[in-house]
Amino acid sequence: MTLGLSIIEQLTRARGDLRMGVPVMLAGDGALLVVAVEALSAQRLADLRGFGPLEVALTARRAQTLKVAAYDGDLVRLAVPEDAGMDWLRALADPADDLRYPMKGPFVSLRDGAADLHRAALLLAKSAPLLPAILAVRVPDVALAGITRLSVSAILPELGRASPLHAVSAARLPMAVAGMGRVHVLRPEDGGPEHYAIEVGRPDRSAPVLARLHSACFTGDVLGSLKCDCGPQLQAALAKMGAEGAGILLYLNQEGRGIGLANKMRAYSLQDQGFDTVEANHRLGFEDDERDFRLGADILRGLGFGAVRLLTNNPAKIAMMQAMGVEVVERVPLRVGQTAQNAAYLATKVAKSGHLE
Ligand SMILES: Nc1nc2c(ncn2[C@@H]2O[C@H](COP(=O)(O)OP(=O)(O)OP(=O)(O)O)[C@@H](O)[C@H]2O)c(=O)[nH]1
Ligand SMILES: [Zn+2]
Repeated sequence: MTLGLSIIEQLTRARGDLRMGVPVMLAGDGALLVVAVEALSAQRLADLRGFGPLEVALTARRAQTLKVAAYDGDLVRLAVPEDAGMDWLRALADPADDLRYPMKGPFVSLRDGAADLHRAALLLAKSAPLLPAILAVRVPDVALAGITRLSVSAILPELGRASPLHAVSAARLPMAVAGMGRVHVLRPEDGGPEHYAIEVGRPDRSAPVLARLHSACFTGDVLGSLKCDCGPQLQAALAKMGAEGAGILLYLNQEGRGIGLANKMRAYSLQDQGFDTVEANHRLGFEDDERDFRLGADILRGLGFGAVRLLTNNPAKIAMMQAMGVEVVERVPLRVGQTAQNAAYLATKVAKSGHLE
């Protein structure tokens, strides 16, 4: 009898490995042993040197900041010099000190062969969610004791799709501004964060429902940050649902537009140095927005909602709902919480991210 792991189980384990700094083997055209630079230890770096010449994979976004030509389109592979240590690798991955100690080349970009394994490693790091910077070494495709081995052709489709969600539990909740509601907890199959759906009142499934897709913002929702408008948007959405007597609010755990709180704080630190919200994400190696809004549509349909009046200023959310078969019969603007401290942030979202004023 065997207890083989499914692809999703292997992926979940691999994310945990990456976060711990444990190497993962990616197999396809050959094999790579990969470690997230962010989680690397000096001992592991020394151990990996024993396997052969080391490489680093970065996204083209990060490469642009480092002024390295990206020959593989969306990513770059760099040779790691033999005398390069932890500080060199960390500075490649993390832009915290880019301005104080600009990294100097010459960087040696690698162009031989395909970069599919590196690409998969970067996707995996983003989904972990860790900085997209990977230390890699080519190895023979043979099992290594204790090391998770992933077939890239098997994991790529999984990394590209929203994991199915399952309702775990639900209960009634009286809320200050929304009145009586019902909180549903939804758990993805892939070990990722749970999401929440909050039904306000008793929404009628046969008519368009007032809906809000809210992405988690610890700083705004909990701390009352003045740097963004999330907290006031959350409260205003709940208040409007309360006033109308019905609505559905999805609280999606996609902190920092999908990059996670640790990376969002890295982005805030870059913003303290003068970069705007989009530039900061790019310097870290991320896209402006790493969220997957398919998730929201999946949850709405799962709860029986096929048409919404969507509270948003973000056309990308509307487009994704429509594309995923949830009809948006109306966009309900949500303009609240403007402060002196978030005026530039909101202006950047209008200028660069297509947000409606
Ligand atoms: N990376 C990053 N994320 C941020 C920053 N400021 C806020 N966020 C995150 O952005 C998300 C908030 O976006 P939302 O309010 O859901 O959506 P939106 O795209 O602004 O669209 P609407 O509010 O619906 O108009 C939350 O996940 C916040 O944590 C920032 O400067 N950098
Ligand atoms: Zn916020």
